[in-house]
Amino acid sequence: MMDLFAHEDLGPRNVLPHSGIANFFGAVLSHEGADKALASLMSDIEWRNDEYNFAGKHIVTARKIAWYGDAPSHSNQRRVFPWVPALLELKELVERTCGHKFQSCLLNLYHSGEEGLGWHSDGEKTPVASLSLGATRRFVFKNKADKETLEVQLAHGDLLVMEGETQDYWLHRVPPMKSVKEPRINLTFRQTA
Ligand SMILES: O=C(O)CCC(=O)C(=O)O
Ligand SMILES: [Fe+2]
Repeated sequence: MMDLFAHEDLGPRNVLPHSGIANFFGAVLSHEGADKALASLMSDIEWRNDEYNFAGKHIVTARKIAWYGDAPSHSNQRRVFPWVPALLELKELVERTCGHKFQSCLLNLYHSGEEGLGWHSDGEKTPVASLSLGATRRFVFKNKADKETLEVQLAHGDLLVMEGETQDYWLHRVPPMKSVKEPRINLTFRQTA
């Protein structure tokens, strides 16, 4: 019998109702491929605690981060490491899938559901491609004007690409989920050097 919906999953779905585009592609890696990527990144990435100043306090997060890119650099603010093979492979997969090229990547490591990331917009006006590995976590958008919220579940191997006016009109966050015991790595590929 002909399946009328056979091609339903081929294209991405924009999860935002207006004022931006957040294209959800679902899993772009096989389960096995995602397992391998997660294991490689756990060991090959130079994970560091994120540090910033907020309300006169120096904050050191439990969540770990790392920057990689075409233009390695080292300042007090940020160290950018040169691409490593596991990361380059993922970058190329993401580029092929969404049709954009990327020059850098911010990785976030959430050791468990105790760790999250608060409301923010990314600084980029250009596309940001987010690849998730490990534990499924909620990713929540909030409209800056009318406070409307909506969320997607980001699972092992899922790709979400934010573009257009998304960062101007929407905040996003990864709320803590106390029931989650497993780690998650998120990679955001960016067009900033
Ligand atoms: O972990 C995520 O899914 C989001 C990460 C994020 O928003 C960021 O790195 O700017
Ligand atoms: Fe972000």
